[in-house]
Amino acid sequence: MSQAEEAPIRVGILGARGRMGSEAVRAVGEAPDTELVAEVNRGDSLRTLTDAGVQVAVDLTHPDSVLDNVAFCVDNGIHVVVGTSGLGETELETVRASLGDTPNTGVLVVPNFAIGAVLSMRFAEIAAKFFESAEIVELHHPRKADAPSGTAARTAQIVSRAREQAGVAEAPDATTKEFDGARGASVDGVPVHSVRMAGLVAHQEVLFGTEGETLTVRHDSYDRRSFMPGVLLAVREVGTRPGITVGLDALLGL
Ligand SMILES: NC(=O)C1=CN([C@@H]2O[C@H](COP(=O)(O)OP(=O)(O)OC[C@H]3O[C@@H](n4cnc5c(N)ncnc54)[C@H](OP(=O)(O)O)[C@@H]3O)[C@@H](O)[C@H]2O)C=CC1
Ligand SMILES: O=C(O)C1=N[C@H](C(=O)O)C[C@H](O)C1
Repeated sequence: MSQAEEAPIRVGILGARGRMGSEAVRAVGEAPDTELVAEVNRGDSLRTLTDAGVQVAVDLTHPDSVLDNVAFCVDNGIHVVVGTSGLGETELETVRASLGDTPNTGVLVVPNFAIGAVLSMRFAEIAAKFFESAEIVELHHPRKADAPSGTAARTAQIVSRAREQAGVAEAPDATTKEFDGARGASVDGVPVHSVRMAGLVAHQEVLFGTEGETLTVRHDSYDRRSFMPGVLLAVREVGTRPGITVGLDALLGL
């Protein structure tokens, strides 16, 4: 059977009625090489996935639900693309341990599916060691459950690691007196400021500063369609990457 004749990938979407889930339902339904065979909404049994013979599940639910959903998929040998924010290092360790029983299963955790966002994180990583100061401002729609965003947390981790590896000193900051939260949340030592505002979708600025100059790396998602090429790429690739992969970087050749 040639590649063009291969059977479409059988996909299940968790959180199918949500803002992201409904876009993903449309994208997976329209792509020629993927077939939407299961939709799971709050209260539905996860057995819907196994009953439908799902090969790849896409989790777009809620930070409180995602770990249980991933555990079910891994236990049942279903590859899973995790778009939901909320899987930190501790949770990833739990998933890693459970993968011991189904080592061929892929778990692809994607903090941000938008190609521009992935690139902006890489640009921030490159810039990180050249500036004394680094801070992140993330701006989202007001119905978002988590703060800071998964993208901001991941960006802070990447920036922090790059600065540490290059031996950059702590950013200058003379603050000794402040209102709670005025300097943002410290994520791996990088201040992250979260804005929630009607009219926005998903936006982020990584600000760098040093003597006499600043650099701002900004990305804007104006529409959730911006995430769909990344969702489809992840669905197509997750089955070829056993174990845990974080981010789309490797899939994009970055
Ligand atoms: N990686 C990326 O690029 C992106 C990630 N996201 C992330 O995706 C997640 C969803 O975002 P968004 O679509 O805006 O949120 P929504 O609240 O619009 O959608 C989430 C949906 O999941 C449902 N849900 C909650 N728990 C479960 C469960 N256990 N099983 C099945 N369905 C469930 C919700 O139902 P109910 O309404 O009844 O609670 C809702 O329909 C968030 O974590 C967000 O940060 C968002 C955009 C891009
Ligand atoms: O909730 C959202 O909308 C988004 N969530 C992801 C995150 O937490 O980073 C990705 C994107 O920012 C949109």
